[in-house]
Amino acid sequence: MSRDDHLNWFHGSLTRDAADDLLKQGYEDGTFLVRESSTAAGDFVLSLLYQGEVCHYQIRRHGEDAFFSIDDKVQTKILHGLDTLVEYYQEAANGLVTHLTVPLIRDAPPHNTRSHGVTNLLHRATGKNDSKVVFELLKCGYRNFDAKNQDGQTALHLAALHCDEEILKLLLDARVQVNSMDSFGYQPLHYACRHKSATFIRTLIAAQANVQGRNIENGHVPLHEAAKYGNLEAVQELLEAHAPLLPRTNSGEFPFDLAKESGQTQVEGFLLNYKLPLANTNKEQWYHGTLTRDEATSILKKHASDQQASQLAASHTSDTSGCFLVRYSESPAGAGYVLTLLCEGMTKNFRISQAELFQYIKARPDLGRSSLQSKFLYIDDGPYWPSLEHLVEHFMRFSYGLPVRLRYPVPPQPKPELPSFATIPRSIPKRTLPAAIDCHVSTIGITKKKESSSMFNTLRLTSPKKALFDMNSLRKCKTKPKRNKSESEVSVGKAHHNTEEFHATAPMLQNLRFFTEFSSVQTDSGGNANPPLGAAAIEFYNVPKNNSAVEPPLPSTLNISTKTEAENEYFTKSDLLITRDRDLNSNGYLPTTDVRFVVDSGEGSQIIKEIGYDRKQTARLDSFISSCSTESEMASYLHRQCNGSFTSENSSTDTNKERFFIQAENIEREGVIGEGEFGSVYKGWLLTRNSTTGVDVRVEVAIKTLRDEHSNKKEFLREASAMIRLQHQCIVQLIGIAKDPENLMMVQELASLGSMLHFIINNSEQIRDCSEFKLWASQIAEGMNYLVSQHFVHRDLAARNILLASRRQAKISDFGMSRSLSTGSDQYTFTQGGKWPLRWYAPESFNNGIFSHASDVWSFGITLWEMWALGKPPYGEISNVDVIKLVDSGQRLPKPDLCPVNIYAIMNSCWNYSPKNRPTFAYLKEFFARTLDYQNLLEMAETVRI
Ligand SMILES: Nc1ncnc2c1ncn2[C@@H]1O[C@H](COP(=O)(O)OP(=O)(O)OP(=O)(O)O)[C@@H](O)[C@H]1O
Repeated sequence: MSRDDHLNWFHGSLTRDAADDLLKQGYEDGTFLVRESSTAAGDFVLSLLYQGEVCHYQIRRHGEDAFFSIDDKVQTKILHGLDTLVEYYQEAANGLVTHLTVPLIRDAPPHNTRSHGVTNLLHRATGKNDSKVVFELLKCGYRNFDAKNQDGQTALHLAALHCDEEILKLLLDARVQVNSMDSFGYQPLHYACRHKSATFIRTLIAAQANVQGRNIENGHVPLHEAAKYGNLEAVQELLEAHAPLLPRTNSGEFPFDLAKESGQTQVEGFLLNYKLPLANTNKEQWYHGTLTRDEATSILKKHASDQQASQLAASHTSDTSGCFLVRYSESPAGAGYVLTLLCEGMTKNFRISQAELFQYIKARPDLGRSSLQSKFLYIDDGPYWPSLEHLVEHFMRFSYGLPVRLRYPVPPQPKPELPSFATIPRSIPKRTLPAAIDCHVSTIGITKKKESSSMFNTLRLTSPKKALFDMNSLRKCKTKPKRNKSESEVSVGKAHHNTEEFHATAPMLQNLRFFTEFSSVQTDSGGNANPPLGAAAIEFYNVPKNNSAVEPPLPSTLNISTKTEAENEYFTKSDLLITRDRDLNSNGYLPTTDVRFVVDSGEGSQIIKEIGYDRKQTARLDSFISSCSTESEMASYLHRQCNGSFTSENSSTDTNKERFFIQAENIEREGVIGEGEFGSVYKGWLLTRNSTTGVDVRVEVAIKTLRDEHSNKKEFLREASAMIRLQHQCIVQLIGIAKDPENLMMVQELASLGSMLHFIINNSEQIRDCSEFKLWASQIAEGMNYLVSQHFVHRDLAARNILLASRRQAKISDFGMSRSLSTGSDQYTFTQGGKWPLRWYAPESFNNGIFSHASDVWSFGITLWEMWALGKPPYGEISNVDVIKLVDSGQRLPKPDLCPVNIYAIMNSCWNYSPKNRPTFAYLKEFFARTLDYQNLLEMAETVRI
């Protein structure tokens, strides 16, 4: 029996009818074969017998390597190798009509379609750099030269690691596959760049080796390898072959970062001082200034049809794929450059993002210690470029990252001179803008807080680590009562009076409020924080005059200088590490920022808001977090308070905590607005004094009461102590705890529209276009990302636990099951039982009691599903046990009818069985924050995440 016998299900170019005839000869259900697709070259077809019928599934190939997926519209799992794909569907149906059982025996699939194989003669000979044997093998017609060994490596991988040029040339002459990827994600050029000479590299590149082949695991391209291993010759050869100078790994590292990390100072210096040649394209050829998507589409389509007509007239085959232009978009979801291109008759839009590199040029003392800011441009996870021209030139050379190479630039029509007022923003009267606005060019995702490196980490995966934790009994998940619609509608207007007014004058800013959270708070000369809307206004001013780009300032030279230690940290490490390294104090929590009550100056209306507002209007409640070392310390303090055992001898830190204990007489309850697990939730008022003005004010609040103090007090206080630590726009703010003779109470910020789940259910007719869903999703991801930074796992993320402060502001609530992670831990293991919301749980949670940020990401995916399924319960009527079986067998919730394909792809990536392969909240935040009409992120999610 041959080694490959278990793979003998490959039937070459068998036709569909012949496959039908073969399989219908009375075999058992699940009998199968794989054949070549007759309609799409490079694809295959899985033909499968089920209940007397033959089902045919297209197996789609992704890219040039052996990555495949079944194109079943419901589930798209990309697998490396046809062999792995068959194994995957042998283990479970995973969306097919049934799982694969018996193969109809014929041949093994071609080597270049497999993930790995066994070491053969050619592997051995190349591994030993034995040119004689290689020569003899190739001469005698040895056919398996693309076969893979256990590590998925071909002879060419091994040659790139171990051989000299002679063997390389022999293999290339035999036309081996040049860009296949091994099990570690590397292509032969990656390996060659580690230690091989310039001529070796040149030979490989001349044979079409991909100079920017990206390792699917870590995002390394050959230049990263060359830099890391200090191979200057390889670096020079790659740059000569137009490899980008500033590609990024999945964790945002540039080649010079890797050179620095591995002590390769010569290469580091070379890369930092390298001068990029000027681009040989210019924007007159393709830059159109401000254009809408529709305008761009019609310009491209018109150009394509003219081109088609002239190609046909000249009897050339007409192909207009690759017609492109660059425009400036004023989209409310974020202004900026957009590349619009035609691909197979469809227009596709790619946002061109900007990022800053803070340059500190040590070698130039004339600059002192000041840092120079330079903006760079990039598309998705692609390399940075110092100008639009460089970026366009790059994509005119390589298609990688786009569906097609840029081939035909479409120039703008000459436009009449514009009057100077054309630069004034259209719909926002100047007087409505906050006073102190810094009008420098700024785009979403760029002016982020320095602590976050997520913009460089869009593909970075978090890896769960160990956890330490105390246990508490768990709470049940249950449904909530429906809210009264009119009640909801009335209060939203009141509570957000000022914001609404601003939005009314600047309608296109309405969606932007959330994004301002990404930006650092701008301060005026007096040190006062500007309102968050300031950042939105900055966006608004970033509108160029037609046909003149807002050019990011070019670096004075094209050199990329060294960065300070802090900047290196910013650009090269994951946000998690940065937060830990930089911000954690000894007790493992972040140092405090003040919790403030902000009292609106408008008569009668009081709004609680968080940091970022004018200090003059803030009545500071307390600086709390730094004074409380642990959650349990806070819980114990609250416990003492509630038991009346608080005395003046209590520790000094208690005085700080004391301020969170609200006197019951300062609370007025009104009607019930919900039923929680512990008791009823009321709408009510908090009477408090504005410490600045000394004026008494009434603040509208939600009051959660504890019904049975005897049995639930500990959990109730635990939830409060968890919530007190958290202060974020996308998280429901706990104001304090109060106790009257009947009840213990949690006083919270009021979210006027109640639970998102019930809002969706009650308003499903009005929100069928789902326009709010993306905004809410981005806010939930933003809030969850904040929890990540605070080392909290929520453990009960679900639509029922999202509250709506308005139709434009979702907030995460219900921290009863949340746990904070101790320093150095990324996950938490639960050993106690209890009632768990299993349908929202990841497999490692329901199987092993492991909770991490990645398991919260799974629940986020289910929450998304609930939204687009308009509040349907996940998995419908199926029992919990069956849900577990179903999830464990690889099946997932189907796409809700209203859900766009790209969002369903994101859901599926959240439901990756392996926690480390799920996206981070940083990624999800960015995904939903940008307009989803752009292609980039979908591409990324499909090709990298899944
Ligand atoms: N801050 C708030 N603002 C407005 N409504 C609220 C607020 N907190 C709770 N509610 C309302 O009360 C309901 C129940 O509250 P909550 O979810 O906090 O209870 P719970 O005990 O945590 O329930 P469960 O554990 O089942 O999720 C919510 O669905 C919502 O309608």
